[in-house]
Formats: sequence, structure tokens, C-alpha cells
Amino acid sequence: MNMKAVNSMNYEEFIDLFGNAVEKCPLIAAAIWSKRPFTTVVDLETSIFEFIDSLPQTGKEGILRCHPDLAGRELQSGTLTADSQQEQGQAGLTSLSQEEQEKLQHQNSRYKLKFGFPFVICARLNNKSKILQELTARIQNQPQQELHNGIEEVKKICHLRLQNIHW
Ligand SMILES: NC(=O)N[C@H]1NC(=O)NC1=O
Repeated sequence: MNMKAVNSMNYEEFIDLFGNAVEKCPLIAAAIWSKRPFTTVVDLETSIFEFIDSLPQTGKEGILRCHPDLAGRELQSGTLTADSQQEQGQAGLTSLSQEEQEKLQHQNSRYKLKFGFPFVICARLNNKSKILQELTARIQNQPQQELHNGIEEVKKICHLRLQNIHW
């Protein structure tokens, strides 16, 4: 990535490029624009992660709540973001059997009911059976642990999205 070009962007351009580095949270790109200049992509990524870590619990929960369910309503209706569509496709979630889909949706609902935010996992680093396995295991955790786990997955998703940006 050409950091000189990134550093000379106005905030509109910057938000256009990095606004979905964290799913449906352009506020994060808008906030860290103030941290320019960035020396490397890793430096930019560090600013994003520090911003996320600085949020109160409600803010972190809010970030998780901006994520679509895996194999959920938005996937069925074709309204996922391009990033999420690609990630869910790579994990095999766009070609589930009826039974697999029902199982995932059932567990997703149970998870949301227990924690008040959706189950988030970096789909590109997993496949459909691993995702279901993790969901079944993580549903047993305490809320604080799951908030932490979800946010760590958001960071992995963000890392891969930043690697994927070319313009
Ligand atoms: N719920 C959830 O994990 N969603 C996300 N995971 C991922 O890799 N892309 C997403 O949109």
C-alpha cells in the first residue's frame, strides 16, 4: 500500500477506502484519520485496534452488533457487504445444506439470546464445520470472555481486509 497516498487523502477518501475495515463501522476510519501520518499498514492497523480497545464495553458490544450473522438473513436476502459476502463464501457458508443452515441459524439464535450480540468469527480463517464447532463451544463461555473473543475475531477480519485493499 502506498502510504504517502493514504496520508494525503482527505477524510472522505479515507473513509471510502477504509470505512468497512471493521464491518459497517465507518466511524472507526473517520476517527483514526486524525492519527495520520501512518508509516505502514501495520501502523494504521494498530491505530484501529487501539481505538477499539479504548472503547467502553457498550462500544465493543456495538461493534459486534454491526456484524451480520453467518449464513443469516442478509446472506439469504443478498444484502451483505461485499467484504462479508466474499468471506462467508470462502468459508463455504453460501453453499450449506438445508440441515447445516438450520443448525447454524439455531445456534446463532441461542448465542444472541444469551449474550445480546452476534457470534463473530473470522470466516476466512475457518470453514463451515469449524465455525459450527466453535459456535457450539463458545456459547458455553461467560459474557466477558465472549466479548473479548468476538473483538479479537473482529481484529483478525480487519487485518485480512486491510491486506486485501488494492487501489
Ligand atoms: N458474524 C460474523 O462473524 N460475521 C463476520 N465474519 C466474517 O469473517 N465476516 C463477517 O461478516
